Amino acid sequence: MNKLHIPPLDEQAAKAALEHQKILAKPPLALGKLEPVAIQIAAMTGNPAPRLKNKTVVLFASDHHIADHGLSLTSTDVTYIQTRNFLQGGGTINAFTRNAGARLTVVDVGVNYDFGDLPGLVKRKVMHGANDFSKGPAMTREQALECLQVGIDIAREEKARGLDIVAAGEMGIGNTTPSSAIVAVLTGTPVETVTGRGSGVKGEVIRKKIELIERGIALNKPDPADAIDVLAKVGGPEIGAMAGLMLGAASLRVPIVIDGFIAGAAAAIAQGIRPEAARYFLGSHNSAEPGHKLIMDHIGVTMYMDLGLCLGEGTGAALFFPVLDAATRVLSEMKTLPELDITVPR
Ligand SMILES: Cc1cc2ncn([C@H]3O[C@H](COP(=O)(O)O)[C@@H](O)[C@H]3O)c2cc1C
Ligand SMILES: O=C(O)c1cccnc1
Repeated sequence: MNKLHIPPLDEQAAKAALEHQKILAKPPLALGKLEPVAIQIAAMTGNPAPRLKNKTVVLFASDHHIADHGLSLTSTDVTYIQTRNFLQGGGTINAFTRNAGARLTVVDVGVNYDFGDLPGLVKRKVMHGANDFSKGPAMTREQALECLQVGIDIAREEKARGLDIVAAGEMGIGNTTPSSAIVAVLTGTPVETVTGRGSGVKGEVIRKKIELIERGIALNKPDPADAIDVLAKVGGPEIGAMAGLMLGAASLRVPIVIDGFIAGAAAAIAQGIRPEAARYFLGSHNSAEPGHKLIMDHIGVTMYMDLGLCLGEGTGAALFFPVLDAATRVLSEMKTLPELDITVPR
């Protein structure tokens, strides 16, 4: 990971894209926010007329033993039930990736269940669920590094299959708890400000969630200046693999769409490890989780859609793929004002 080179943005490609965008057959700036985002993608990819043909969501699944305290809407076996469901095409992320014409890759990085020989599942299990971080570290530093490496490896494998844009998704009952811990530590914000309903818990359960996170932070003392330490002590396997995927994709000049709250926490870990990686991040949507805007502001990433989503799995990112597809398509598919002999006053 130390050797990972994250290239600078290509300002030449951005400039060429902008000059061309200015003369497309439409009123200037009529595509609103789609215009600057298309230029950003030109800068990331180094292509003044980028096309996002190969779109992929990589979904990392893992368990969290802190959820054994009953911090989620459901029991923890839903992690493996849903993981199997995704391989059969029956999850929200399956519907949304089909809608986007995107591929879905499902990776077991820490599910507390032995899947046996399950066709389609990428098997990269590092542990059977993160340890309960209210009692000690969630992972060792070695395990955290292993999870990051899983994500980096998968970014390279996906790139070899053809990859123009990518998002990290997740399934992990209880994973808004480590995500809230990461956001509280990295932004220096009180735990109660960043902790929300997750899959839909309320009242007493939210209070228990806050208390366990506070206890875990006090006990493990994660160092906010060392993102790998934060990931290991109060994070989890899928969050590490998501951060690794983001780092790997950035090193390959592949734009990365950041999904909701858990992806935001993973993106902040990736940025803490390699600040330059954030050049390649695009935010899809505002999550209903209270800490989401805080962490996206911390990373410096803009979110584009506001649909009240609070699901994860990579669903917001998959919804945003076709928007980005459209934003970039115009750069290579439209006629220009001079070609049509249209004069627009400037
Ligand atoms: C059936 C079901 C499907 C899901 N798909 C994503 N999540 C989302 O909810 C979980 C995080 O919320 P918490 O921390 O409250 O457990 C993650 O698995 C996330 O992907 C789901 C949750 C459930 C119950
Ligand atoms: O925004 C998210 O990613 C999210 C929010 C609630 C539950 N699961 C995921």
